[in-house]
Amino acid sequence: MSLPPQDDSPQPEILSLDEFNVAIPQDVYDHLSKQYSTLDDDVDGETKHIDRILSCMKRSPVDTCCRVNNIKSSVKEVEAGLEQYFAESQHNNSYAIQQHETLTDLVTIRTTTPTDSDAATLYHSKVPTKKTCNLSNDVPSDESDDLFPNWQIRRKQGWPLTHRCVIVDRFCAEAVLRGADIFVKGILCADAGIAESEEVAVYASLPRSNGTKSNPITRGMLLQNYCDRCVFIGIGISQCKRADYFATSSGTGVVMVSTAGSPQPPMNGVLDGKMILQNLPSVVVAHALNPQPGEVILDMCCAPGGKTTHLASLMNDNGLIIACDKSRKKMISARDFFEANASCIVPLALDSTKGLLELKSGEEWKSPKQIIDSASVANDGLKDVKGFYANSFDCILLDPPCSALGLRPKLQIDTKSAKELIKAADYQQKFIRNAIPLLKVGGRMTYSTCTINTLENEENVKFILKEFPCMRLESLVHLPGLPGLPDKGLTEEECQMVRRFDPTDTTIDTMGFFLAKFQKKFANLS
Ligand SMILES: C[S@@+](CC[C@H](N)C(=O)[O-])C[C@H]1O[C@@H](n2cnc3c(N)ncnc32)[C@H](O)[C@@H]1O
Repeated sequence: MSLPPQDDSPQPEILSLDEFNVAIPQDVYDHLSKQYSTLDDDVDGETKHIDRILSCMKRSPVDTCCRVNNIKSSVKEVEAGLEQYFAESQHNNSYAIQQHETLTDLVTIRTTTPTDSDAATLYHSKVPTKKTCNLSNDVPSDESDDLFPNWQIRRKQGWPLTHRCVIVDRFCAEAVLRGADIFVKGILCADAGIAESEEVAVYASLPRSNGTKSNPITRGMLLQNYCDRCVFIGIGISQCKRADYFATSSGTGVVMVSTAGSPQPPMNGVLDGKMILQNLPSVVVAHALNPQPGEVILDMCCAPGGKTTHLASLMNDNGLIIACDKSRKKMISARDFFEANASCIVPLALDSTKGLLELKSGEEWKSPKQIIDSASVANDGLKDVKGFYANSFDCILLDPPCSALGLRPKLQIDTKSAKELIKAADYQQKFIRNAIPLLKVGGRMTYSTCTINTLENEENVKFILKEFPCMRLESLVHLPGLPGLPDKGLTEEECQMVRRFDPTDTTIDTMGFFLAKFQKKFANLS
C-alpha cells in the first residue's frame, strides 16, 4: 500500500471540460488577440474574440461530416447504410442524418439525444472537488468504501469515489472527443484493480496550468501517483483488466459510453470506401476547385489524402491527379487509401517546395503524364519523380503545412511562440512560388489552411496578388463560409471572395479554416 501524500506533495488538478481552458503561450495569445481585435465585442460575457475561439477549440463540432465517394456509392446508399449502422449499433443515442444543402455529396450526422454529454457533465458535477469536499461529514457509501479503502486520500485529491479511473494521453483524448474508443496504447495510468467489463471514468492528461513540472508520467503508473492536470472526458467500459492495458501495445482498452462535449457517433471503419469522414471546410476545398473529368491536377501536399480522393470523386475518376507529399511514409499509406477509393491518382513522395523542373536548353518539355510514364519505380513501389515543368497543370490544390490552430477538438496548443506563426506563413510562400509557374494559363488554384492565424490566410492571399499579378482571385461566395477578416491587406471586395471558417460561428459549427481560389490569367509571372 502506498503512503498518503504529504501536504506539500504535488496534487493533481482535476477539471471538467467546462472548467478547463486550453493553455496558450502569452505571445501567441497576444499575436492572435491583436489579429482578431476587430471582432472583439461582448458576447456571453467574453469580450475578446480570441477567448471565444479558445473556448470552442476544446470541443468537437456538433456535426460529424461524411463525404460520399461518388465513384463507389451515392448519397442515398450512404444515408441508408448509416441508418442501418445506427439501428444495429449498441449505442443508445438517436441521430439525424441529412444531406448538406449546398455541398450535395456531404451527409451530416447530428446526435439528437444529447444524453451522452449530459450524463458525462452530470457525472463530473457529482465528483467532489477539493474545494467542496468536507472530509469529516463526507462519508462515502459502502460501495465506494469497498472500492477505495483509502477513500479519504482519494477524495482529498479530487478523484471520484464512484468509479475507478483511467488517464489517457492528449491525442487519445482528442480522438475520444471525436467519438473514438480508447486503444490501450493511449492509456497512461489507471487505478489498481480495474476488471474487465467495469465502468471507468476517463480523464485526459495535460501539462499543469502554471507550467511547473511534476513527476514524469511513466506508462502504467498508479493513479494515486499522478499529479498533473487532467480533464474529465467521459465514462467507458473497460475491455480487459488493468494489467492488460500495459501488457500489449494494440487493441481496445475502453469502449466509451458517454463523452463530455458534443456527443459524436463512433465511426471507425463505417461504410469504408463508400464515404470518407472529413471536416466540412475540407469538403468545400474540392468543390471550390471544381475539377472536370479529363483534367490534369496537382495536389502538392496531399497526405492523408481526403481532399485528393474528393477531387477524384468529382471527376468521376477520369483524368490524372498527381498527389505529392514530402513524407514517404505518409505517401505509402496514402497510396493504399487512394487505391481503395479511386484509380486516377498517382502517389509521389516529393518536396513540393522544389518540384519545379528547369527546362534546360535543348531539352524537350514533357507533360506530367509523360514524366510519370517514363519514371522508374523505387523499391517501395513509388515512382521516382523529381518534379514537373512550367505550365503543366489545369488545377493545383495547395493545402500546405500550417500552424493548425483551427483543428477541433484541441486540448493543447503546440505552437510555442509567435515566431512560429510568422515562420509558417513564410514556409507557405515557398510552396506558392513553386505552384504558380506549374499552373497552365487559365488554370485554377486553391490555397487552404486549417489555422486561424491571418498571416497564413488573408495575408498570404495578399502576398499572392502582390507578387504574382498573373493570379486573379475568384469568388467563392456561392460556397459555405464567412468573408475574410478586414484590415489584413485585402480589399472589402476581396474579403467577400475568400472563405473563412470561424469556430465561434453559430451557423456553421466547425473548425477554423481558410480557403481562397485563384485563376492564372497570363503566362508572365510578374
Ligand atoms: C495540411 S496537411 C495536408 C492535408 C491533405 N491535403 C488532406 O486533405 O488530407 C500538410 C501536408 O504537407 C506535407 N508537407 C510538409 N512539407 C512538405 C513539402 N515540402 N512538400 C510536400 N509536402 C509537404 C505534410 O507531410 C502534411 O502531410
